[in-house]
Amino acid sequence: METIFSRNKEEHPEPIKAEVQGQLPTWLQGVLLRNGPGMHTIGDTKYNHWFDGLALLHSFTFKNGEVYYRSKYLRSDTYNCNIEANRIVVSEFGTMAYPDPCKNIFAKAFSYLSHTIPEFTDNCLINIMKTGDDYYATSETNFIRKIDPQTLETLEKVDYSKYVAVNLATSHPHYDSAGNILNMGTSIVDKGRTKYVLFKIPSSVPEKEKKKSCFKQLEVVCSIPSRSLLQPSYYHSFGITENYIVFIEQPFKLDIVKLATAYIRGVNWASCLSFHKEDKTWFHFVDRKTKKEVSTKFYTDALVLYHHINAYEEDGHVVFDIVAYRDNSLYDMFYLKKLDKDFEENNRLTSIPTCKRFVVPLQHDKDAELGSNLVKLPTSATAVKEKDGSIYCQPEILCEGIELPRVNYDYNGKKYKYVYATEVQWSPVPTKIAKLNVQTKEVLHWGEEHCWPSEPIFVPSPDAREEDEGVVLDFSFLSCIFVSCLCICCIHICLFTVIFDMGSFHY
Ligand SMILES: CC1=C(/C=C/C(C)=C/C=C/C(C)=C/C=O)C(C)(C)CCC1
Ligand SMILES: [Fe+2]
Repeated sequence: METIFSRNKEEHPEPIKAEVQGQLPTWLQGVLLRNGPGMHTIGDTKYNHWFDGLALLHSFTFKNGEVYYRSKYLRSDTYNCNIEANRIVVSEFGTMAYPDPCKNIFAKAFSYLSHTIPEFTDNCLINIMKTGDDYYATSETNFIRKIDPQTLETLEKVDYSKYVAVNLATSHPHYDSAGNILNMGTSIVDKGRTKYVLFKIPSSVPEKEKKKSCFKQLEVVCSIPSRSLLQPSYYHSFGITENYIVFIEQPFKLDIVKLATAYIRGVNWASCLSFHKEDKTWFHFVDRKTKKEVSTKFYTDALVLYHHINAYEEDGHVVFDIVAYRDNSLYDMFYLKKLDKDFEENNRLTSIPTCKRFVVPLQHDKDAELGSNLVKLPTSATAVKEKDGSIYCQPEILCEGIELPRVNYDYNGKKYKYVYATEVQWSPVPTKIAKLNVQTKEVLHWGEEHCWPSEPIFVPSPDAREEDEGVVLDFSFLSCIFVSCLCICCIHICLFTVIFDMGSFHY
């Protein structure tokens, strides 16, 4: 296994023609961009965690039934500093590094004692975001990096904090029907307050302002105060419906005092995250039109989540589906020491990812009896009114053992049927792709021996009438690599193999 996870991946900046087995739909034209860690060893130094690896960008160009692959390392400041010093000089999620004293690109890191929030990495390895015609590699810090989607070259660095007071931002933004981005970030101890900020980046700038970047037009939609000044919740994604933003304030928290003293204590950022199992999980709903938060307090028991699947409104309720855990063991699983061992035998999650549906009665009868279930939809999810006016929600379980969920994005925020995800069961490494029908709970699987799929991407066919008319694209591990193209309904499966080295991830 060592070879798959921690081996440095070679980049292939020139297009390589893939060998296609079977036939691709003729309408499938365009570029699939993927991001993920590709290099974990620099000189004699090695990152500790899979999420630390230097970002390797991948693209698959689909054209007239042919596929061309290329990959290129993101030339972030982090990449350049590390390569020049021939050692890891910038700290990542699971690795605390000490900067090269001759360089001042990450100047703040030297003066950590005078700053509460250290300067973070611009190794944007998690996802790709589209603003208008521009593409950015993203992570969860305040930095994103523009890239050229054709050549995969690295362009300018954007610091979110110059446009909006956030220190962190998610790598799972949402897009509205006009292509505007909605994202959330955390503003840490800014003017004595810690809050979660929802912001909008327009997809285009007005003609007379064409020279300006769309970030100059960034708008704060609203902010939600954190329940705790020094321990805001960590979150990896959020949900959206036609009229609401769904934000879950989970008791998996980032300790700011620990973060500010991490350098002195010689510990990594990951150790500043902790799960408070005695706390509650609070649900927040922001009205997208009035920009106001719904005042009723809705909560559930302590849980940890990374991925929202989808959310929608039905008869005065907000229904939202998430992949939840009972503890925070997932991120711990990705320490390379654990992955390099026989991961399937020794690396089992202590809590299985569970697909949970919460049904929240936003418009409920204010005179309803205490203890009564306010959910009026046919579901086993409940929402019970308590003495202090808060509402305690319990979910319906949709399925277990899936992660990296995706939906047909045309159905994002709307009542929907299908989730495409990887099947992980008790191991953090996926072995199959699943298609879950959230209405019937039926699951279809696709898998091959020695093949570890990544996040499946659903591409609807241009004239689709049904939600699942289209193909699923997946970038998977095999002894060599392949991209699998799984026709929905499993009528036929076509696979095509590209024979070179890879570094995959999700997102
Ligand atoms: C660098 C850094 C962070 C990085 C987090 C990362 C890199 C998370 C990756 C998450 C993934 C890949 C999740 C998949 O489900 C924090 C903790 C936000 C804050 C401190 C600085
Ligand atoms: Fe993710």
